[in-house]
Amino acid sequence: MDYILEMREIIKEFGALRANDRVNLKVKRGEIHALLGENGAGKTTLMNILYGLYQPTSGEIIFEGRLVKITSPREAIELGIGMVHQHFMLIPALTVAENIILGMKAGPGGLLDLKQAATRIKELSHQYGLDVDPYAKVWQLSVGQQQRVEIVKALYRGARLLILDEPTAVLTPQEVRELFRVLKQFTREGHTVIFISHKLDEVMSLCDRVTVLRAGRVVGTVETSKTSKEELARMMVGREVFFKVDKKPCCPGEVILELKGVEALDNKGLKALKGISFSLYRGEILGIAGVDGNGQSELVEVITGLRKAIAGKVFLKGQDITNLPPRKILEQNVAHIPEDRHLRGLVMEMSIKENLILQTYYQQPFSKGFILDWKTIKEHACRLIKEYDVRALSEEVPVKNLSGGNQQKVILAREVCRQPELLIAMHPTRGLDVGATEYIHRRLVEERDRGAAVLLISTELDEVLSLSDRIAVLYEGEIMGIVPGGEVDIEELGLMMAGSRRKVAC
Ligand SMILES: Nc1ncnc2c1ncn2[C@@H]1O[C@H](COP(=O)(O)OP(=O)(O)OP(=O)(O)O)[C@@H](O)[C@H]1O
Repeated sequence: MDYILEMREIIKEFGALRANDRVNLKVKRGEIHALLGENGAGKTTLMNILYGLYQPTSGEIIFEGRLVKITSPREAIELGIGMVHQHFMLIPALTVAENIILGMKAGPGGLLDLKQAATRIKELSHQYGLDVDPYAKVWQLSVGQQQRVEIVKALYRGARLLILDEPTAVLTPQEVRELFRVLKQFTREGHTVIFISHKLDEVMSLCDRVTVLRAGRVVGTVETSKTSKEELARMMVGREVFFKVDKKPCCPGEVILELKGVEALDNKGLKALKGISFSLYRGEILGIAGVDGNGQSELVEVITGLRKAIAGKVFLKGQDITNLPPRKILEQNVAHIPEDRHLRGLVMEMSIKENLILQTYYQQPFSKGFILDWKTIKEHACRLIKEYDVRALSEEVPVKNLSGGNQQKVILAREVCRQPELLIAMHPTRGLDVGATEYIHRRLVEERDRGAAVLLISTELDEVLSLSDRIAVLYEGEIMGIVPGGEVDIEELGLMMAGSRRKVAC
């Protein structure tokens, strides 16, 4: 059997925590090999070892039949290993070509030839049908385009094994199809892909084999043609996972949030919201569906005071809150799970216990006058860590050391423990494993049943369909229609997401 890669008995310890525990991974040349596991199972750590970002505590790597020691990404690239990270590593102010050749060895005369690089980038883009302009500035590119740049960068450096860490979490469905086409072409040419994902449908349709990790250990390696989504979920989590949320019919109360003709501009000064009107009731989940970039971010920012509305009004329990400062809005019992947990959700350098009081540190019982009551703050953190099953060694751990799923649980715990009347949840399960997703879905429904009004913004159609009592579809800054959640016609929803308007709203 022709294996391009063997990782043998890999152990990686971070202090007392063993992130990889005697991991054995064998990857065949020419296959797409999925790496699955709960949040914090050790997938990224293992791949960071292969890419030379971390040194294993012990263990061996055999690449293309040779025992190798990879002490830096430069060495990994020289061996023919490329990696596209969850968070891209591009410099926004530089062009695509500049980013691609950054850090490469200069040619004769000590210069990097940008023109030659641009020609090669165009050749590669053409070969793989990837639309990449070498002269575009990276900050002007969409997330999907930036990912294409990362892939071209790896191809440009001659990658024969490409590692992709959750590449589809931020892509539109069309971009996902495009990415899969590129990866299949790459493997048809005899190259190999390691694909980290939490989306079991994608793994089943794209990958040849799957290795499942749990708590740092390999549970097993299986062929996708001989397994099922349910079996993979069971291997990952160690128990049955329910993909459908069990929920009672909703009993809506009074209007909690009302938008009337709201308009707002995006960061480029173009109109992103064009007369948005809807009401959200106590005890219901209103889902906002739509392809990313159709005004979802601006909508949430206007409601939470992070962006100015240039027309229209936002009412909270009948009170005008349009353009109030964010803190004034949050103090009115509004909770917000933001779309970008690193930028807006958490302060990465701070500990879990500090992140859990970001909104409330100046209030009782955490603050007495000007003094913080650290004993109460610690007790509060320990209680929430237990209740929300945040996997961490202690409340003192900086959140930057937590896995994505556990970071999201910290945000959820902080927002939900205040028992909000309005809970705005944007992409609440992005990047989360099936177990954590099931947990967060259940908590959102519990919040609804407790009497909160929940505004759920998600590009995952399955998530919107299974949780929402009503669904509003956003397209180019306008609401195309609002439909009841239970009896939704997927066909009709798809048409609305592509810009066709519904005649009767509910
Ligand atoms: N630099 C670090 N210092 C300390 N602990 C770390 C560090 N990097 C990772 N960890 C810990 O190692 C464990 C494995 O993390 P890792 O990011 O590899 O998980 P993962 O399977 O990729 O999770 P996710 O699906 O959430 O991305 C986690 O408990 C994490 O908190």
